[in-house]
Amino acid sequence: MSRVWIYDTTLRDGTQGEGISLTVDDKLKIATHLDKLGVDYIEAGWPGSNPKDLEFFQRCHTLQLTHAKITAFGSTRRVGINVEDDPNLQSLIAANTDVITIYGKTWSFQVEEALRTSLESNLELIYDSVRYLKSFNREVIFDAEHFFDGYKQNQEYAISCLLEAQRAGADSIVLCDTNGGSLPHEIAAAVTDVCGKLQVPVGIHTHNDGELAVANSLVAVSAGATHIQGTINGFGERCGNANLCSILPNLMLKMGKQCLRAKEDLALLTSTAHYVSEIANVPPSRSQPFVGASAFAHKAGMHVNAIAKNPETYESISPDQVGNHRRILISELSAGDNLVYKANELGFQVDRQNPKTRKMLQEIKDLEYKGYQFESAEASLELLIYETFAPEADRFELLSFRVTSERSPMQESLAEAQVTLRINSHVFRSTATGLGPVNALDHAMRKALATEYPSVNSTHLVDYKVRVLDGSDGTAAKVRVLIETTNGVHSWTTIGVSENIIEASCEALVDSFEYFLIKFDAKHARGELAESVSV
Ligand SMILES: CC(=O)SCCNC(=O)CCNC(=O)[C@H](O)C(C)(C)COP(=O)(O)OP(=O)(O)OC[C@H]1O[C@@H](n2cnc3c(N)ncnc32)[C@H](O)[C@@H]1OP(=O)(O)O
Ligand SMILES: CC(=O)C(=O)O
Repeated sequence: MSRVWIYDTTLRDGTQGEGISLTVDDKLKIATHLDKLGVDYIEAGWPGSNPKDLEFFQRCHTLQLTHAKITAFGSTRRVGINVEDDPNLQSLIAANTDVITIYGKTWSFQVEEALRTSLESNLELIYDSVRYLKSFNREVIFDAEHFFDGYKQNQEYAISCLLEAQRAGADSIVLCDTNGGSLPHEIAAAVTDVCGKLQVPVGIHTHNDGELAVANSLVAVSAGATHIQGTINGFGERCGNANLCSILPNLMLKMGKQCLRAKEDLALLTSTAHYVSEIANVPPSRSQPFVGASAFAHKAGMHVNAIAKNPETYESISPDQVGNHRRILISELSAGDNLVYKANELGFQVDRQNPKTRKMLQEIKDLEYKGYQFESAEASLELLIYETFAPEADRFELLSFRVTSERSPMQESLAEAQVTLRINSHVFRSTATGLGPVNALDHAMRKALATEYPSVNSTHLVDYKVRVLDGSDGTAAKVRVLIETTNGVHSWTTIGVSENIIEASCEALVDSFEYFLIKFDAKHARGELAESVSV
């Protein structure tokens, strides 16, 4: 099995993506995580660029990495300056890493337009810089910037830049599709040609401007590249870099390449992707291949029917290979098997012929017709399952509510809610105020529930979304409210639908409390409940 070296540049090219900014501590944490995943190189920044990167290279030596090599990044020397006087090269050496990567121009157009120097002088920049860095006994990687555009315009010159880097002692040479505009067949032809001309290992670094960064990286490997540069989640300049979260499973599971420290490390991919998203404060994309929440989410009834027989019918790999998991969505497109799968997950042994299963499926389809959307509100869906198969799980019932909202010139707006709840066969009434009607309802319900279930006070709302279902009805339109609640450990989403936004909100709030009490209230844990239920 042939080896492909994985070079992660999330901390350098990834931070060139719009909206991505990492502190030094963030970078240190991500580096530790990438090392656990088993990447071979972590390109951590440009020490000559800013104080943050400088501090990173001072502090990274305290990290206890077990596998990855930290790499400092910079450019070839400036035109008209000796290597000894070039602040960028000096900062690369001062970073004191075992590996240094420098990029140099290989596209004659760029040499003339951006560097404003002669083609000959650029060859000297490359040679001098690589040779100088090699004299410090570092592993030196040469990134051939704009190589594929250069190869198209002036092939001989582009290749001569690579040969110059090799002559100066570069340990590997990485071909960059810097503008991200190349097509797979162009990459394949150029990489094949270069691999036949160089003695050192060849790498690939692609950008995603044509949505082809992953495909271009994979064809480069097929053509002989043995080193891939990319980022977690595809973060990077403009449309991003090649996404390692897609490259790794393809290389390891489909192309049979040996990557990372061990094959099993691939199971850390999903958690790494989410960790990096979290630290970068970029919401993870649900539809991201392999690691996204929807990557193994099955919705269509026909698919779920086949999945139940053999998951390979609708999955190209098994989710656990990349640390993800299968999800079965329930919606109007569901069949009995969707519900059976979900009910089984909750501990109810039911089959699709069970009249309760059929009845519930019909109820879900009717509710979705009215505007509910259960795939966005899994907690409300689970409550329907409990209601069907374990009605005794019910913790309370909202008997009635009343909300008033006032605003006068003399005082700030104030809302008041009165609720009547049945809790364990006792009726409780409570009244509370709030900044708005939903806040007041939340306070009033919480107050009544806390008499029996004080743990409800550990929950709070984190998101509230409302969507008009048919705008043509104006202010009389039906709305769908989705509420996300957390207890600090778990979060869950519930739904309410009505022409009255307060009623829709109230329905979602009731579900939110009910779900918490059934699932997480210590006295009424789900496990105990499911065990006690025979369906
Ligand atoms: C393809 C890539 O993604 S490469 C990585 C790009 N990343 C970054 O630029 C982020 C970090 N960069 C920075 O912090 C700053 O650009 C610095 C500190 C490196 C340099 O800043 P400044 O000294 O102000 O230079 P500035 O960026 O304006 O100019 C770049 C100069 O480098 C030259 N240059 C660009 N690439 C190269 C190269 N590979 N080799 C030699 N010189 C180069 C340019 O021609 C320009 O020269 P000029 O001043 O004679 O026109
Ligand atoms: C080196 C680099 O980041 C590029 O050419 O895109």
